[in-house]
Amino acid sequence: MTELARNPRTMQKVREEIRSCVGNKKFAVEDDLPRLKYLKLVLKEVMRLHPPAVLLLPRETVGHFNLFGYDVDPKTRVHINVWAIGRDPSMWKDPEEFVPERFENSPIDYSGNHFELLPFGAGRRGCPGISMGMAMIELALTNVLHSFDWELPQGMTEGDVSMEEGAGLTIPKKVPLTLLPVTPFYKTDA
Ligand code: HEM
Repeated sequence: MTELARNPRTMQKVREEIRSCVGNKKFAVEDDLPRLKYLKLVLKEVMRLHPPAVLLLPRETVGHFNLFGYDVDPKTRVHINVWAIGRDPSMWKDPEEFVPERFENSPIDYSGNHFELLPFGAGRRGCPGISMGMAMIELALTNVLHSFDWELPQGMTEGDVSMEEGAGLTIPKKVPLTLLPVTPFYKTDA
């Protein structure tokens, strides 16, 4: 929601997609999700810039190995900085820009097969809850955007929205997002 509040063009595009797919039903349901293609691009871009677990989970090596010429001893604590990978200019064009369209016609997804985008980790200790986690986020965001238009408080512009992050295993927003819900013009069938 914070990126959408800062990027009204994207907010409008994703809202139009949701409203044309969900129609005049009061709530979106899970069956609506497969048709929301642009929403999925938006969430990939969110996961690239704001992976909830920026260093994944701490892991420990069990044996010695050599990584790009570096010797790594057994019992070494390993952190994978997916926050930095998601903003690496050698992998992403204009990495600091929020551009969901970068994933259009791109094979990159977050299932752990593309090392540029690893919000759920990868391999045998990767997150087993990807499908459930993403379905919950998609459904919640879809309903929030379907039910209301959202406006910044009076006097605030997109540039005033804080992107500051706090610290933790998962990263919270430092400054809570404040938006005003506005009842949309259309009528639902409920
Ligand atoms: C957006 C939501 C979620 C995110 C971003 C997320 C992210 C992650 C990450 C980064 C890891 C560590 C992967 C690694 O070290 O390579 C992980 C592990 C794990 N996640 Fe998730 N997760 C999410 C939702 C869920 C859900 C909904 C469940 C369960 C229903 C779940 C269950 C687990 C479990 C059990 C592990 C440990 C796997 C292991 O160590 O073998 N996660 N998750």
